[in-house]
Amino acid sequence: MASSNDFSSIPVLDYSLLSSPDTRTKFIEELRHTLINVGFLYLSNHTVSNEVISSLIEYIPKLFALPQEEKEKIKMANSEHFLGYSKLGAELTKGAVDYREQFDFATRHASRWKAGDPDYYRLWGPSQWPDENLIPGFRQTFETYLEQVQELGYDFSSLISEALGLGPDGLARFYDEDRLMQHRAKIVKYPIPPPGANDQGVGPHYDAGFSTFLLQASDHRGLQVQNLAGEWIDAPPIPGTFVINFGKALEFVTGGLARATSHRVLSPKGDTPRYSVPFFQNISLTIKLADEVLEFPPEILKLRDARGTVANTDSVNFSEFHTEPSGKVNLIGRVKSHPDVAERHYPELFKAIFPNGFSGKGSAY
Ligand SMILES: O=C(O)CCC(=O)C(=O)O
Ligand SMILES: [Fe+2]
Repeated sequence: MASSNDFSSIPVLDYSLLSSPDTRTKFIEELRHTLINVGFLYLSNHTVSNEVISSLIEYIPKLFALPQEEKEKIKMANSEHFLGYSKLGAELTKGAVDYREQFDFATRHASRWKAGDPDYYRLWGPSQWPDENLIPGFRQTFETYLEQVQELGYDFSSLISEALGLGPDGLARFYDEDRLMQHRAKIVKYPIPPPGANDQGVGPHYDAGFSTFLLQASDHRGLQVQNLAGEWIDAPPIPGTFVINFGKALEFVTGGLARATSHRVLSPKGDTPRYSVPFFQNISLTIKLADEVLEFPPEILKLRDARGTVANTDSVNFSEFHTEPSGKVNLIGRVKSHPDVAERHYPELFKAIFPNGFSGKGSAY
C-alpha cells in the first residue's frame, strides 16, 4: 500500500511561523499534511518556557532517586483518580511487560465526583505529590509546566480545527469550561534492561485522546513511529521541541481524517536511563463521540482519499466510543491498564471486565 504521501522522518513545524500572516498559512498547510498523513510532528519555538522545561529536566532523575518507600507512599493504588507512582514492570502492552517506571500527575483539580454522579467522574481529582522536603520546588515547577502545556494544548487544538477546514472553534465543543477540565501527564523512566532481556520500553500502541505533547527529557533514541507502509521510523529527541501526536478519539470524530499513529519505545542502550514526559490532553468526560462526528469540506476529504486507508495494526479496541461517553471509555482503559487500582476503587467495573478475577499484571492500552 505504498503512498506518495508516506513518510520516512517526522516533520518539524515551527510555531513562530504563526506570527505573520504569510508564514501562518504555511504552518496551517504543514499541519494539515501532518494530521492526515503522518499523525506525528515536532513543534519548535513553542510557547512553553525554556526555563521551566530545563528545571523539570533537572528534577526528573531526582524524582526517581527518591527512596523506594517514599515513592510507594504515593502509589497509584491509593488513588481513585489513577494518579500516582507505578513501579517498574507494573504494566503490560499486549501481553508483554513494559520496562518503565512512572508517576502519573494531572493539572490541578478538585475531586469532580459527587453523590449521584456517574462513576467515571471519579477519574478527575488531585494528584499525589512526593514529600516537598525531599524534592523542594518540584511540585511548583511541574504544576507550572502542566499549566503552560495545557494552554499550548488549547491553542493547538484551535489550529488543528483550522487546518481541517472547521475554523478556529470547530473542536471547542469537546472541552468543558476550564474549571471542569483536567489533563494528565506522566513522568517516565526507561531503565537499561538486564542483559539478554527484550528491548520493550513500551510496546506498540495508539494514544486514546485528541493530542499528546511529549517532552523527550534525555538525549536517547528509542521512540519510533509506524508509517503508512508499517515501517518503524525513528523520532529522536530534538532539543527545544515537543513531539505531538494524535490519538484515537480525534481519529474517530474526524472520521479517520486525522491519523492516530501507532508508536513504541525501545529500551535505551548505553549506560543511562531514558526519561520522557507525555502530556495527554483530555476531552470532556460527558461527551459521546459517536454523536459528534464532524463533517468536512470536500477539498479536505480529497486529501484523505489521496492518502488511502491506513493499514490496521492490531492494537487495542476503541469500539466503546460508539456506545459510551468519553469518560467511560477512558475509565475502561484505566481499569485494563491498572487492575490493582480498579479492584480497590471500582470493584463492580473490575468484576465486569475481569469476571474471573485478575492474577497477573496490567494490560496497558
Ligand atoms: O516515552 C515516550 O517517548 C512515549 C510514551 C508513550 O507513547 C505513552 O506513554 O503513551
Ligand atoms: Fe503513546
